[in-house]
Amino acid sequence: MQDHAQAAVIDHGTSTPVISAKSLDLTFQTNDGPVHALSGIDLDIGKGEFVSFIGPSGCGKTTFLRCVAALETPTGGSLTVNGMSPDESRKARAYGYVFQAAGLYPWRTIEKNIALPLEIMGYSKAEQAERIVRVLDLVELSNFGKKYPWQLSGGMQQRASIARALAFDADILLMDEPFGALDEIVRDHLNEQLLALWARTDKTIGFVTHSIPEAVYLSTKIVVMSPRPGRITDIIDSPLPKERPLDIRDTPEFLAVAHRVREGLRAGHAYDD
Ligand SMILES: Nc1ncnc2c1ncn2[C@@H]1O[C@H](COP(=O)(O)OP(=O)(O)OP(=O)(O)O)[C@@H](O)[C@H]1O
Repeated sequence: MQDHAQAAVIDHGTSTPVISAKSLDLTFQTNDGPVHALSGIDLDIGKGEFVSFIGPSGCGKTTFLRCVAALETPTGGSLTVNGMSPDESRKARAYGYVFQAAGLYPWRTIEKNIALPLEIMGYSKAEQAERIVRVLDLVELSNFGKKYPWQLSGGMQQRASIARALAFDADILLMDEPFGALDEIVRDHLNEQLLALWARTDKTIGFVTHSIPEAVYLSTKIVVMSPRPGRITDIIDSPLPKERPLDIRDTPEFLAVAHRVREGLRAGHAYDD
């Protein structure tokens, strides 16, 4: 873990960005007129960074992740993922995507849920089995592969959906409010596990949240956004160390970052007045 931490610090900001947005715009045309979901987004995300997107409802957090995943098409500016267009990256299986709801099929066991996208992609049975064992281990669900989703707690189901997203071994993990529906204790535990997983795998993570403590606890970089038009109001490179016990949240350094995030959110709201 320590080696990873040092490597990530050295890499930080110096490597070619994994995700790079320049003057990115996306305007939806609706019956009520244009909706400026993203406006002038400039953002570089380096390899191995953990980047949180925080801001009020409608500021474009999900839309940005969806653009990265080639699920939306920007109307202006440029966006590259691993140096390619988002569509090329999607075809190269550059990322896994975790949604707010775990979205597991109730009639399939956890193993079979993880296997489904691998089956569709034509992986052999042996390759599927090997990957399932590996990703269940990563999310600490090794003994639960034969269970059905309803036999697992909400937190465990969300870990299973993370395992499914990891099964392709993509370098990028896009997570859209994965823990938003869980209670605080479970969420704390999952936050710790996610940090440990990130340290073990060196993934680049884009993470949407509404929670200031969650964003500060998890991230190397926090992107603060505001709505109408959806834009970035602050980008904070976290000064916190990579090793983060939960009680780091009581330290002055943590509280200072949280304060800056809150100020950024407040500035965004003032714009609407
Ligand atoms: N397909 C669509 N068609 C029209 N408008 C859309 C579409 N998708 C998103 N929007 C609008 O774009 C804006 C940004 O939406 P987005 O879902 O990205 O916000 P968000 O920050 O993720 O919000 P939340 O925190 O509620 O999930 C909103 O005003 C939303 O209504």
